[in-house]
Amino acid sequence: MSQSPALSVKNLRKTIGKKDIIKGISFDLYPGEVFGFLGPNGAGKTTTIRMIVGLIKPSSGTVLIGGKNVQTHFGDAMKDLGCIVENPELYPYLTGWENLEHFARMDPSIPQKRLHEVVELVDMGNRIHDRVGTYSLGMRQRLGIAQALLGNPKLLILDEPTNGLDPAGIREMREFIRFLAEKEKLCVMVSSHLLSEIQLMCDRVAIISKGSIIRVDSVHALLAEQERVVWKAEPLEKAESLLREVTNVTRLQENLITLYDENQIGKWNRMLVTAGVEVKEMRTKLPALEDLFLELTGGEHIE
Ligand SMILES: Nc1ncnc2c1ncn2[C@@H]1O[C@H](COP(=O)(O)OP(=O)(O)OP(=O)(O)O)[C@@H](O)[C@H]1O
Repeated sequence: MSQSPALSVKNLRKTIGKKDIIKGISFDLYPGEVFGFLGPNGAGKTTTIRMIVGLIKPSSGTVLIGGKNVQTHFGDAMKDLGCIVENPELYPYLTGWENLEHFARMDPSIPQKRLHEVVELVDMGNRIHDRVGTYSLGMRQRLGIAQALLGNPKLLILDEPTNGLDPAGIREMREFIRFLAEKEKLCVMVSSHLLSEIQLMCDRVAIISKGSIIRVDSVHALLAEQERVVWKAEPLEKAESLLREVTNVTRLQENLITLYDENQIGKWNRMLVTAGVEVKEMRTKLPALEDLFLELTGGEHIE
């Protein structure tokens, strides 16, 4: 892509105590795209997002927002960012409008007319003067996004934005996020542990597992059916340890291994058989993204 990235994450690492929580991840996001950050619970999504928005310090690596380094030029980098990482901080006894006024006062560069613009964007005109305490969770989320948009950011980051919403609320949120990317040319990064949600809402997706990014691709490409080779290997631990250095091999279920690179299969097969591992080969056709995710979640469908 010829545009410069709205967000660039380079070799980001986080170690807490002796634990490598994020193991050197890299990806770039571009204006006008909805980028999904998909991974099972505990994969490292929130930790990554906290580093991106400057809430915690990376052990190493860099984050650039609109080309500005979050660690060295925090104020400049934050100008291009709007985010909801934990639940949006809203005052229930104030109206939606009063909440926005409160947040706008903290940044004198926000003109009064921007409040009207964001209210229109999130389509809350008829309820904005009601108290937030009377809002549904979906409306609170919208108001949170309105607040995040006050500073006119180019990048919006939402951590699990549909958590807790009912099906209608989820659909609305999805359509709203697409609207922001398509009509407002915002770059939106959304994290989720739900494959179906990412599939419906995103242009590209990064899949994170145990602190590493295992694939970044367009949803379209990830959805294309691909034939995979699956091995049933006995003993599995021995096969896994022999294949540890080989990328694109993933444990699928109890005793299955999937392989992506067809060209190398003969070589690995010989290596395993020579070491005394019994290998049975099967072929399977699964939608690629679903396949990957099934592997990550240990073969369980998460819905
Ligand atoms: N301060 C901390 N100290 C020790 N371990 C931590 C700390 N913060 C996170 N972790 C661990 O790092 C891993 C990644 O956590 P993280 O919250 O980033 O995952 P996640 O993908 O956002 O999952 P979830 O959707 O469940 O929040 C987990 O195993 C978690 O227990």
